[in-house]
Amino acid sequence: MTLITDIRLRRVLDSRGNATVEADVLTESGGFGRGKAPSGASTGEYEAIELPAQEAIANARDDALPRLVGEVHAGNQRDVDAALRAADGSDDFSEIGANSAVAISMAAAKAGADVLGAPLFQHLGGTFRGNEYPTPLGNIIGGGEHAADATNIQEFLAAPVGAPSVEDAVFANAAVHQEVHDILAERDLPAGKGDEGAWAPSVSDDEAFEIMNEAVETVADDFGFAITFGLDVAGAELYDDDEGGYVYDDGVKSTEEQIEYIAEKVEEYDLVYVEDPLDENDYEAFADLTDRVGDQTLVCGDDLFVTNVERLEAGIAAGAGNSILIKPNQIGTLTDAVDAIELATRNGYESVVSHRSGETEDTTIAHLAVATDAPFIKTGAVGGERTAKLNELIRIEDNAV
Ligand SMILES: C=C(OP(=O)(O)O)C(=O)O
Ligand SMILES: [Mg+2]
Repeated sequence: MTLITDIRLRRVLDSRGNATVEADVLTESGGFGRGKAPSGASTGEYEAIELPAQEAIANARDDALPRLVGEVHAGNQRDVDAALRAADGSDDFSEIGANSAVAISMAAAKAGADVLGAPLFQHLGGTFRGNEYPTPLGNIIGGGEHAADATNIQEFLAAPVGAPSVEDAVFANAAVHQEVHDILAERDLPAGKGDEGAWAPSVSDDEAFEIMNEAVETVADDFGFAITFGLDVAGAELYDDDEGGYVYDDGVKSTEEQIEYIAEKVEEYDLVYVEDPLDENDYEAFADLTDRVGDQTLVCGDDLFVTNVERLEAGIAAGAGNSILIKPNQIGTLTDAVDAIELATRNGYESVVSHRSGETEDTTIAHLAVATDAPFIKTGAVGGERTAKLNELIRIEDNAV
């Protein structure tokens, strides 16, 4: 029933106005699925390769489609993704592009779900999944590679950990975003928005901590449940070997100073989440920080692990982090992403499913987070390409997908 009968690939826009790959998968019994690849800006050194959209499309048409159309069933995700890997032949999807691979992988999953008449999260996670919902981490203030002349730390993320429902959590994050707007206006601080819709004021990181803290406290009082916050430091973007450490506007921190700085911030602000606090090549420093604060907060590897089971295995052996960020396009297929999640779970690491800074209206990650019982999803707070996922979570919770 789910035999793939046609795949169509086209170039469409992402949220930055760049070209990305959209895939349509059709099946024998009329099933249909559409997937779109997102795109990173602060990409990890070890990510799968994104090719220019036209090149990825041309290569996938030549190499991948003959192995899929009339050959593989969309309902069998492992077969679809194995065919994509075989068609590519490299370790990092540098032949057909991780952007073509992930778009086809997600489109096939949706076509499989369509034929089965099941919501995507149920097709991916099985019938016993879907009663636990992730807490959305909302990007509220940001800089780094996502906005010029703003904070050094890439993302300050609201975490409505006490919300009684996904719906309440989503609205709480939007309220924190609005509250920060008001605080910035009171302080006469003009601010545009970064790539993910976070405010990008020209303030020091210390001032951003203060503003976030004030905003989450105000909104927590209004909403009547606990809201804290977390960070994506994007440490690999700050680290410069030639400078001997992490380069901030107010000076360079050695690795030891960076560990101390992050540990102090975890204590001071009760941070629940710290992503990429250190460089992507420094398992040892991740392990030191995890030793210090790992019982208080999630120490999450994004550029460190790049959704890759081999890098996660190395991290587990080193005691680096206690959490992994899951970005399907970082590795190329849903199978690879789920393998990373399963390895993480077996080893007591939490999985946090994530968007990219360049996004589309695609909602697959909302379903993936529910399908895998992820405790958190990172998918922004405002902006159409972000609310596409947040609103889908509300629908999933309301049994309306
Ligand atoms: C979402 C992120 O940014 P990008 O997509 O630019 O890697 C991130 O670093 O977690
Ligand atoms: Mg990150």
